[in-house]
Amino acid sequence: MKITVIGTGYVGLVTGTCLAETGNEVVCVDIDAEKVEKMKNGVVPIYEPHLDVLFERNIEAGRLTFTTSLDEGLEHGQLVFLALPTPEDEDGSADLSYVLNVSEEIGQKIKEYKVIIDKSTVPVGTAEKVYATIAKNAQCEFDVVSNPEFLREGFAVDDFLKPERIVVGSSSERATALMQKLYAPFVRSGNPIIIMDEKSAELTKYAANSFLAAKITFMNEIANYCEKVGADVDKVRVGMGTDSRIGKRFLFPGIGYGGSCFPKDVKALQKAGRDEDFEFKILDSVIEVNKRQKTILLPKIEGYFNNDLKGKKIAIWGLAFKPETDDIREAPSIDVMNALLEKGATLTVFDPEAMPNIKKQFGNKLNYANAMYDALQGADALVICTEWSIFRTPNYQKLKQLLSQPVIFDGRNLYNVEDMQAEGFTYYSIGRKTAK
Ligand SMILES: NC(=O)c1ccc[n+]([C@@H]2O[C@H](COP(=O)([O-])OP(=O)(O)OC[C@H]3O[C@@H](n4cnc5c(N)ncnc54)[C@H](O)[C@@H]3O)[C@@H](O)[C@H]2O)c1
Ligand SMILES: O=c1ccn([C@@H]2O[C@H](COP(=O)(O)OP(=O)(O)O[C@H]3O[C@H](CO)[C@@H](O)[C@H](O)[C@H]3O)[C@@H](O)[C@H]2O)c(=O)[nH]1
Repeated sequence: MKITVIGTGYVGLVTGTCLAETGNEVVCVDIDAEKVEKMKNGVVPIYEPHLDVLFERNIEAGRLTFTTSLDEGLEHGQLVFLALPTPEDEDGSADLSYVLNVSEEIGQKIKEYKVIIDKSTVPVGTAEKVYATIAKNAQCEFDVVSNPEFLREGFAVDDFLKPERIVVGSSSERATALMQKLYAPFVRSGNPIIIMDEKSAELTKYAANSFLAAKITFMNEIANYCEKVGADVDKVRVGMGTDSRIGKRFLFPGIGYGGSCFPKDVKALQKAGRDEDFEFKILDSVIEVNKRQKTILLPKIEGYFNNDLKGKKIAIWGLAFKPETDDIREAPSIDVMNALLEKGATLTVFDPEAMPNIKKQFGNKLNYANAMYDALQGADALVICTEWSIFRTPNYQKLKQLLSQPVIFDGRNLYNVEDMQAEGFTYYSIGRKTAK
């Protein structure tokens, strides 16, 4: 099938590449000329595991091409994906300007039947808005479909190729049939394509993300309470998670959820509720608790250093909002580092992929280490913000030699408390006792 993807960020590029992988001819359009140039030269502009192999293979086969020209893109595809940003607006709502501006242009440019597929995360009623915007000028038939994306960064290719479900919101039989044909190769294992109305599809995405954010937040509160009463959140987590009604996944406490999705999507649903005079009280709490959780390590760090962080040298491991990505949007590390800098600490940081993005934001406010152990040279403490695999089994001897004091503040519960005690570390984590 002939596909056009507008917007080649995490979602658009993965969508375009994976659809090319099943034999479709895909043209990707992006407004960012530098990014398009890179992709034309065979360079994947983001870090996403396994994407490079598929990307190269499909470019080579001529099934995946890139352009800055929307005309060229719309000339090509019958199915047109919108994978455009929907960032948080000042009032917390989703900013629909990217989606609606492109829709306006689509209305002016299309000459034959197209299905416009909204893959961006958008509030209920957006498909109607997109339809009305295109209809103002369109000289041909078209349909608008809501097709929210559930991929996770770091697992995006796998999630796209083997989705647990595909949600399609459509009220057009013609468009639905095309969507079913397009996605047939991805649901061969029996996972469903769930067809529903557009509004329900739009809300499914916000409901799923908000539920997951609430699940994590609930566990973070349980973890904080564990510390008060001397329980161990790891044990509580396993005890809870084995109940299949609860499930084992997304119960890991830490220094809060971040990323380009949960924070903005929870806020957008909260705001959408308010617009209808509907108070999502649970979301109010999720947002408030998560904000507090991001700096939950700070009182522990300050307490350890007798409330004087001036001139203290602190090493930070992990800057990305989660492992296996270079994405730092709403990363808890940012809140932690800002709080520490404000208290007068000097920070040396390391992340396997996210350093360039952090450098753009923090510049010379931080020292940047070339390798994980380099960050520790002469540091008074280590703070861990992201659970990259390479941090999981460090050389404890080396750690002790490099740190001026063997103290670790772990925001992701990477290590066993008893092991740390035996190794002679002072070790603070989340929802567990402190090794001293
Ligand atoms: N990142 C994720 O894991 C994820 C997962 C599911 C859904 N989503 C949703 O998908 C949407 C896109 O997210 P993302 O993370 O891929 O965003 P992104 O910021 O990584 O990418 C967006 C791309 O759109 C391009 N763009 C902006 N304006 C354009 C225009 N007028 N024409 C063509 N291209 C334009 C940008 O240059 C950029 O390359 C958002 O609504 C997001 O909430 C994201
Ligand atoms: O048990 C857990 C699981 C996750 N997190 C944190 O939650 C955030 C989000 O993690 P994850 O969901 O793995 O990453 P995303 O790539 O943001 O993916 C989410 O957001 C995407 C964009 O909407 C959706 O498509 C995905 O389904 C949804 O999982 C990160 O900061 C994680 O550290 C925890 O603290 N504890």
